[in-house]
Formats: sequence, structure tokens, C-alpha cells
Amino acid sequence: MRDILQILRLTWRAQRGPLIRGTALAVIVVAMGVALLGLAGWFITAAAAAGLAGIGIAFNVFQPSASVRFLALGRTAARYGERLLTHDATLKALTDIRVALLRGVLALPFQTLSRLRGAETMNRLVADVDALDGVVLRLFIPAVTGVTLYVAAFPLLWWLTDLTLALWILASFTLGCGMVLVWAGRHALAPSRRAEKALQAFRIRLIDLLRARDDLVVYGRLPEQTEAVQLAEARMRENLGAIDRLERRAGLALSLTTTLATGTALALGGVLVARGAITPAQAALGFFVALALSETVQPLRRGLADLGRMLDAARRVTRLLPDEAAVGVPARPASASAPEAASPALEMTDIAYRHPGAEAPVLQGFSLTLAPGACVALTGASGSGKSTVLALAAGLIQPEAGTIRLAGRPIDELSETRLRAEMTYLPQRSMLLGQSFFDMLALADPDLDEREALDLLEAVALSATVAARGGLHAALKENGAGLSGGEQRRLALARALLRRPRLLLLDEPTEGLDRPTATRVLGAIREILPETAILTASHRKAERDWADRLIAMT
Ligand SMILES: Nc1ncnc2c1ncn2[C@@H]1O[C@H](COP(=O)(O)OP(=O)(O)OP(=O)(O)O)[C@@H](O)[C@H]1O
Repeated sequence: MRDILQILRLTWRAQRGPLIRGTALAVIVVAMGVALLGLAGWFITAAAAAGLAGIGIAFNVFQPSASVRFLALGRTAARYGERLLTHDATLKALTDIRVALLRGVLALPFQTLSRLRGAETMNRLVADVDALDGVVLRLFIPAVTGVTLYVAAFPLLWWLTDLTLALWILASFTLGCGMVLVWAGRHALAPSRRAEKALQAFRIRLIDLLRARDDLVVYGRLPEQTEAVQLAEARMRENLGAIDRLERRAGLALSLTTTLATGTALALGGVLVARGAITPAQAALGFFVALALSETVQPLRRGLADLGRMLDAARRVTRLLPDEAAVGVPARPASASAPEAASPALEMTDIAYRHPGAEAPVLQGFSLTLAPGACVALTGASGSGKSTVLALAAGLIQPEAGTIRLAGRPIDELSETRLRAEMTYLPQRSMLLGQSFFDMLALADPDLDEREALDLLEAVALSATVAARGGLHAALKENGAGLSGGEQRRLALARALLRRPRLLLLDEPTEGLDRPTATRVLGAIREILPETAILTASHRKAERDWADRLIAMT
């Protein structure tokens, strides 16, 4: 519940004005409904009584009927305003939460971030934020409206009718309906949670099925995966069905409770009239007010049916929300001291690093020095720590011991912008964001011009491919699907070269290229970036021959 309150606090803080106005209008809508029915009941009964007593001609019908019209029209207008304000405020607050959440995800340590599965995380974030709209619209506003109405209706009813009648109406509604709502909320908790889990499982399994379709076919596992998707869907439907049934039962129980409460209020009114404590018109007013008050309890039904889903979503969301002052990228000092021209481009001294959860450190006392314009290749068996050295040099993970300097300055003292401007990292697998060759390159340089793009593509031996696909701006599939592995690799490499960094970190840059193309591309890198220091993780002979020096990892 603490997490739900935290979400409420955030929404309140972001949209206080519209929420106050919207909630006030929600109270006015129900209050007008109660007043409308109460007044109409009193009016009809009082007019009938006056007619029976033969004084109908003296009865003022104009004032009550004008009030009835005002209440009926006013209620419609207030309802319109309330929906507009509360929905708008909720959606805007959820947008803020969504942005803050994405910022929170981006601020996660690189290690945690690299373990996240993109589709699953995105799916979860979207579904969780969607689930939170009910916190304000189906819990907070109906609850505030209900409590306000009961608190205001009790003294008014007492004043206009009788204490016993007012007490009965208040007690039967708060206790009777309260018990039904608590029962519904408790019983819906588990199916609501299960339905949400099944929905997530359904989406994730479906995404897996679509993404890994070829592998599933090859290993003959397509029918199993399809069945897993259908199973998750069936479980989701089953639980949604359980929630719907429970909600209908709660609706029925609420209707019975309110019918019993209003019926008893009518009977009680009759007794009080017989005793001469109130007039028939006052009894009618009490009965109709009780009838109208039932409007306060029904909206809470849906909110409580979804409570389990909202609780889980709120817990996950608040866990990921960054501190108020946190910014998108991990905080780095903003210092931007000038590079020292005589210093090595990269200096790693006595580095120790252990992956989270690993028993032994992958690096211990590791050192290297890289002069400007030099090219060093890290070699060694798979798993010996080559990519880890690159990730450390890129500032993506921090060493447990030792120092890393870029052009003489410790990298943890460089601002994020400066660090990224001076160093570029090409990991083993890259995302090719964009819809064309040009878009994909422009990620590294928004001011890229076509001439520069074509020259670079020529340097990485991609000109023929670009021409065959219809040019720089021809539409490509998502993440470069449809290009060969080697073509995708060269495109990612061209993008890295565009930055013209002081230090270039390459993880197996020519993987997937034949020897002549690899040699040509590697030659082009040194030609384009003669001053750049290059550190590469290499298995291939072409890359080892290309480097000035080799460092064997053990
Ligand atoms: N995020 C991680 N969490 C835990 N262990 C990891 C993580 N990343 C890598 N490792 C482990 O650290 C060791 C070094 O991995 P690294 O990727 O640096 O090796 P590598 O030499 O680049 O291998 P390859 O040549 O196959 O790319 C391996 O044993 C690997 O299993």
C-alpha cells in the first residue's frame, strides 16, 4: 500500500491543481445527484400531500422544479468537466512517471542494464504504468467522493429529517457496503495478480516466438512455443474471467445491500411519520437520498477488483523511479580539464575487476599504456577478459582497484559528454538504429552530410551494397535485418569512425568478414584516423597482423 501512496503523492505533486478541481467536481456531481433525487422525492410527496389536504393551489411548484432542472443540467456539466480534468491530469502524471521510469532504467549500472531483456523490460514498464491509471481514477477519486458525501450527508439528513434515519443511512452504507468492498478487494487480489502475470507471460512468449521463429523451426520447437503462448493466454482469460465474476458478484451484493439499506430507510421513515416525528415529505427525502447515495459505492468496485495488479505495478514502478534529483546518465563530474598532449591516450594501471556474483576476479593487476596513433590488440582465449578490459576503458564498468586515464585525466573525473566525445566503443553486437544507411550513421553525428557518409561507406567497402539497395536513404529493415552479418558489422564500424575519437575501442571489428575485406577495412581505419589510439579485442589473424603490438590475456 505504501507504493500506491507513493504513486498518489507523485501524481498529486505533478497535477495538484487539476486534481483538486476534478475531485471537487466529482464530489459536486454525486452531491447534485443526491440533492436531485432527494429534492424530487420531497417535491412529489409534498405536492401530493398538499393536494390531498386541498391546499395544492397554495403550493409553490416553481421553485422546486427550477431547482430540479438546475441540478439535472448542472450535474451533467459537472460530470463533463470532472472527466475532462481528472483523465487529463492522470494521463499527464502517468506520462511524467513513464519518463522518470525510463530515466531510472537508463541510470541503472551498466551490468544491471546489460542483463535486462529489451522487449520484456519495455513491455513491463508500459503495462505497469498503464495499470496505475486506476490508482487515481478508480480508487482515490471515488474514495474521497464517498467519504466527503457521507460526512456532509449525515448532519444534513439529521437536520432535514431525523437522527435515527440519518444514523441508519450512514451506518448501513458505510458498514454494509464497506464490508462488501473489502470482501471483493481481498478475493480479487490473487486473480488480479495472476491475470497480470499471465498477460506479461503471454506477451513475452509471443515476442520470443516472433523473434526466434527461425531457431524454433530449426530445432522443431515451434509447436511447443506456440502452445506456451496459448497456455499463457488461456491462463490470462481464466483469471480475467474470475475477476469479472467476482466483480459481478460484488455488484450484486452492493445492489442488495443498498436496496436493503434504502428499503429499511423507507420503512423507518414510515414508522417515524406514524409517530409524528417527521412529515411524509421528509421521509421521502430520506429514502431518495439513501437511494442516490448508492452511486458512491459502485465505482470503487472496479478499482478494488484491480487492486492486486495495481499493487504489484506500483511496487515495481517505485523501485525503479530515480531519486528526485537523479539525471539520465550515471552522474559524472562536469569537469572538462584540457587533455595533456604528451600523455598516453589510454593508461590502465593495476586494474582489478570481478564481475558481480563471480567467484574469482577476471582481471588482477592488469596494466597497459596506449600512445596516440598506436594500435594494440588484446588476444587470448575466449573468456580471458578482453571485452571486460574494453568495457572498463569505455567507462561502462568501474574497476575495484587501479586507475584508468584518458589523455592524462582519470576517466571518472571526465564529464559524460567529454568522455563520449573523446572515446568510441564498438561492442561485439551493435544496434543499428534508424531506417536507412544514412539514418544509421547519423546516430553518431546528427550533422552528417551525404558526401561524408558516402566516403565512409566506401572506406568500409559498403558502396556496392548501398548502391544495390537503392542508395543512402533507401528503407532498411529493423536493426539492419536483411543486410548480411558482415555488412551490418561494417556499417556499425563506419558509424564508430564518424566520431573521429581520440581513443577507439573495437571488439572483434572484422568478425564475419572475409580476409581481403577485413584487410581492406582495417587499413581504412588507420587511414581515416591516423592520430587515434586503437585498442581491439581480436581472435583473427588479420587483426593481429594489423596491430602494432599484442597483449596476451591469460
Ligand atoms: N556480466 C557478466 N557477469 C558475470 N560474468 C561475466 C559477465 N561478463 C563476462 N563475464 C565473465 O567474465 C569472463 C571474461 O569475459 P569477457 O567477455 O571479458 O571475455 P572475452 O575474452 O572477451 O571473451 P570472448 O573472446 O569470447 O569475447 C568470462 O568468464 C565471462 O563468463
